Amino acid sequence: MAQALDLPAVTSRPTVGVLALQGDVREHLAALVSAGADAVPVRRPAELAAVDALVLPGGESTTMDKLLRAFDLFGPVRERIAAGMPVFGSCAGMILLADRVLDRPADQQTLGGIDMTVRRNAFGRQVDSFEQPLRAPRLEGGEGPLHAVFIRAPWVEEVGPGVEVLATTVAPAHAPAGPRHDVADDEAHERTGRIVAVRHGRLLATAFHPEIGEDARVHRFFVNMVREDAVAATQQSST
Ligand SMILES: NC(=O)CC[C@H](N)C(=O)O
Repeated sequence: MAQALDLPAVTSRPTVGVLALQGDVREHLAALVSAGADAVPVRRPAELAAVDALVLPGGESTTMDKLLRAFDLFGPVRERIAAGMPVFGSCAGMILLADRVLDRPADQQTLGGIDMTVRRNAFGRQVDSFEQPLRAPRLEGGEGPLHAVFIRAPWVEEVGPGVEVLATTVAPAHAPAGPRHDVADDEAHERTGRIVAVRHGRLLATAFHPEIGEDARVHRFFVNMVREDAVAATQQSST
């Protein structure tokens, strides 16, 4: 009982890094702070070594792959993932965490870690950016539906047995019903029922951008994952 009070500082306020090579770094830092973490940008291996967990923001996964190498971070991030560091990847970050990627240039590599196949730019063929409601009970936390912003986003084509699906897209409430049938209907239909958030162990990935807007629920979910992890580690070392 009293054990809960003895948990190390990291359980209450973990330090979460945001890979700061490209993308919405400031927005992720702000969302992490409002989710109860200390948030720091990460550009160098020494900065990576100092964080409990890492966020990989959106951007361009092929460019991020190259930048990770240019900044000598590709190997170190991969090693931390293998060692169990919690990581949250959004959009291009989701692609970086995927074990398998479709529609990628032949030389694009990923950090990997999540047993899933993602398709790059899957939503982005007709429109670059849109909002879509989700079915995501675990991420919602009983506070109403999440609205997701997608920007040339991937979707998840298939997941392995250890992967938990956390969100799928649903049809917008204003979707036209009835016999009308045109290209827009087909697109809306294509975009519905897609897997857009997953968790595999300590890795979390979303195809959308939860750092846009005021809703920090996805970041809170991630910070809670980091805390759970610290609690588990404490329990292990004390037994
Ligand atoms: N907003 C995003 O992160 C877009 C991802 C981008 N289409 C890619 O393939 O990397």
